[in-house]
Amino acid sequence: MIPEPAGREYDVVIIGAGAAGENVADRVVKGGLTAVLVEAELVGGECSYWACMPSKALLRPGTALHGAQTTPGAKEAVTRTLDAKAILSRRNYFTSNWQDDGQVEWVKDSGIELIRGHAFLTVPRTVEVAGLDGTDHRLEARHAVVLATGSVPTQPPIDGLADVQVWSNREATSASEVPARLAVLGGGVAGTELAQAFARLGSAVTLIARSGLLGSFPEEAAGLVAAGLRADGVDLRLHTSTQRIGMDDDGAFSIELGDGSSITADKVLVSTGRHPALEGLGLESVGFGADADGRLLLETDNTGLVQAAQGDGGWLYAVGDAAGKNLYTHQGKYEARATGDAIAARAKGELDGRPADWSRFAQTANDHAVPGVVFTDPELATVGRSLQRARKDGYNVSSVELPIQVAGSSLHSENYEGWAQLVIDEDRKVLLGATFAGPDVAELLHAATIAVVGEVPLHRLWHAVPAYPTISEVWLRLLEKYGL
Ligand SMILES: Cc1cc2nc3c(=O)[nH]c(=O)nc-3n(C[C@H](O)[C@H](O)[C@H](O)COP(=O)(O)OP(=O)(O)OC[C@H]3O[C@@H](n4cnc5c(N)ncnc54)[C@H](O)[C@@H]3O)c2cc1C
Ligand SMILES: NC(=O)c1ccc[n+]([C@@H]2O[C@H](COP(=O)([O-])OP(=O)(O)OC[C@H]3O[C@@H](n4cnc5c(N)ncnc54)[C@H](O)[C@@H]3O)[C@@H](O)[C@H]2O)c1
Repeated sequence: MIPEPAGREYDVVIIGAGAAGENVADRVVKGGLTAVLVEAELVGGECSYWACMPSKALLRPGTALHGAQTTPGAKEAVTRTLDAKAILSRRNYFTSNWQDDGQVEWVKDSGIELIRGHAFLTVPRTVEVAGLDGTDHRLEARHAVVLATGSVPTQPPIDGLADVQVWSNREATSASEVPARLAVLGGGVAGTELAQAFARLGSAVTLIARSGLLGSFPEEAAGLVAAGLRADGVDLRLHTSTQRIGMDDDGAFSIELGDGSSITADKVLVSTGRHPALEGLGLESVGFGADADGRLLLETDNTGLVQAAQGDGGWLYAVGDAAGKNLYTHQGKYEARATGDAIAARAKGELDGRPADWSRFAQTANDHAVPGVVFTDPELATVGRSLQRARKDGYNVSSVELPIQVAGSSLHSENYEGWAQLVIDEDRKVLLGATFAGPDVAELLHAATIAVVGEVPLHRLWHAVPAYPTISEVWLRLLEKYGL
């Protein structure tokens, strides 16, 4: 039981100092309010230390080397393989060696207060903190409490899994050695990226997925990524269930698969999805209960305000992975900017009720204009609605697809293989979504995001001339194929 500490008042109390929490704090302070961030681990959160940054640092050298190896004239200069030690050391640099001093300095310089500890709600607007240094705090929020607690890995119900020590994204992205044999469970974004990273670092990788690889992306695009992984020697066991995981006497993992085969591995990475980190936050004490599956989920409006919160109902917000909408850093930061600005505006009486779509306080892009990149080689970049989603949402929809074969791609590398798709609203003749797959297509994505968000009519998009010779010329080919 925490002793009754003296309460301290802030305009806004933010639980979790990941990318989302940091951005809410920054916006409310810029809006003239006081803010305190409470962080139980490292300031900067998952992305900085165990997710985006280290995984991309592990992937990038392999992509750069492969780029040279597929470019005649450069490939002759490639006489060695990847230097795993140098890559791990560059990864350490990008995670600041798992030290958060730099981010703590930014927090202080931004006028935000920081408390290190585990925070939980007790009554509306009141957050208790069990400080990491043994000091307890009670924080009263005048205007808002923001949950920015991120997400945690979802453990699949596999026999034996609970009895063995497997890798999550944390152990994989902070590994100091490259395992000889790595098994990856899950064919989503994290599993695919990390399978390729470790294969290129030298592991013999087997990826087991109960459905296809990257099942939420168009088949043609995911197929190119699957081919890339196979070319790197990854043994893809798709549409295969995992029955049991155990450990042999020699310390190796033994994985029994649904097709009757088995795999032996030195490490097992479980990357079968994540869910909002809402447990242990005292949400029950402010009226929220778990659903039938035992999961806590919060419903938020377009400003991140949690619906049906106890008290006056206008004090609890959730952003980033904790809100459970789009599990991407960039989208969490977008939510945070809107939420922070909305809290500040409401505090000053400048915003009442639900803001209009596309106002600075509304997370309008969240529903239908979310960009995402899978940083494998080849890359996969997508924004907006997929064809299936557009149909499901009731649009009169068409699509146009093409392999990427333009001057820019042929110059990029030998045997460049890519694929592109536009999803079109036939009634308004605007883009609902776009997907690109191929080497170095990630940088094509923002043009598509602008077209989707801006609802640029196709006849106007026709005048957006791609520079020659770039891979972006595929835009022209797609519009020509559409009939322009
Ligand atoms: C392997 C991997 C790679 C990824 N790569 C990318 C990528 O390339 N691009 C991309 O956009 N996204 C990527 N993501 C997703 C991205 O990491 C998340 O969307 C992002 O980190 C979410 O940010 P957040 O601020 O919501 O949560 P987090 O970064 O998880 O921050 C939440 C913080 O809250 C703290 N906290 C939790 N509970 C409490 C409590 N009770 N009291 C105090 N503090 C608490 C935690 O310690 C944590 O620091 C990746 C994810 C994984 C797993
Ligand atoms: N480049 C990026 O932006 C990036 C990279 C990695 C992760 N992320 C984010 O992190 C989140 C988590 O990544 P992730 O790859 O763990 O999740 P995911 O949702 O992308 O993929 C999870 C995979 O696990 C499979 N799965 C689920 N339950 C299973 C079970 N019981 N048995 C076998 N397979 C099962 C699913 O079918 C799916 O293929 C994602 O939502 C993503 O947005 C982003």
